Amino acid sequence: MSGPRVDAKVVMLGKESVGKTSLVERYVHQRFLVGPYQNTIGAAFVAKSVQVRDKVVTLGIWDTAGSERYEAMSRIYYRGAKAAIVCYDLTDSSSFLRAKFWVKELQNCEEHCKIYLCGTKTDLIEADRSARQVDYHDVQDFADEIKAQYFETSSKTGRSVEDLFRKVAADYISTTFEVMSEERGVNLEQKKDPFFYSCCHN
Ligand SMILES: Nc1nc2c(ncn2[C@@H]2O[C@H](COP(=O)(O)OP(=O)(O)OP(=O)(O)O)[C@@H](O)[C@H]2O)c(=O)[nH]1
Repeated sequence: MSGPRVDAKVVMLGKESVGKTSLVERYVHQRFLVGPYQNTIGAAFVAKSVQVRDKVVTLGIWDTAGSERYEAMSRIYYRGAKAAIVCYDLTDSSSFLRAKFWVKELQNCEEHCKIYLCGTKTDLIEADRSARQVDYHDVQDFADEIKAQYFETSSKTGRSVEDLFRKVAADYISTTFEVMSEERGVNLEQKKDPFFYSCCHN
């Protein structure tokens, strides 16, 4: 991979057992671990570089523990994050309420963090439609309200996992370079402004 390198902190948030770790495992290692569920303690970190057009972005992903016991700790991990992937399990309506809690928290405390809603375990719904507990249109309305992107993924089959992280990387790159060019624009304008010069020389 070649091109300018940028880095973005990404945080995974959501109720315990919604599948945050599995999502990261699928994205970073292209695998789905079967066996007894092991809850995350504190948080885990992993980095992955992605090429988006001529640029490379390294996503530093913090996978937080979903257990409410670790809630205070999760707050440490979203500080300074450029993106938050707020997960809920499509087969568990209570996990969507918990996702809304995290969204409110981010809106209040981390206003520059872009939010991505992620409904997990679509394979379970594909196997049995009646398993769905979170209505697609409810999420759509909520996503519109908070101006967030939303995805429905399966770490088991891999569905939409790559799309989700690719979107995070692409948005980060476009926002970062937009800001940089805006800043450059401001500097040029300032130099052309005679008032600016007289101010500085007095
Ligand atoms: N069928 C199916 N099961 C999944 C999927 N993603 C996760 N799981 C299962 O859900 C359980 C919890 O997954 P984790 O990835 O550990 O969940 P987590 O959100 O990281 O949990 P905490 O660490 O407690 O916050 C495990 O048994 C996973 O195998 C999925 O896409 N499909």
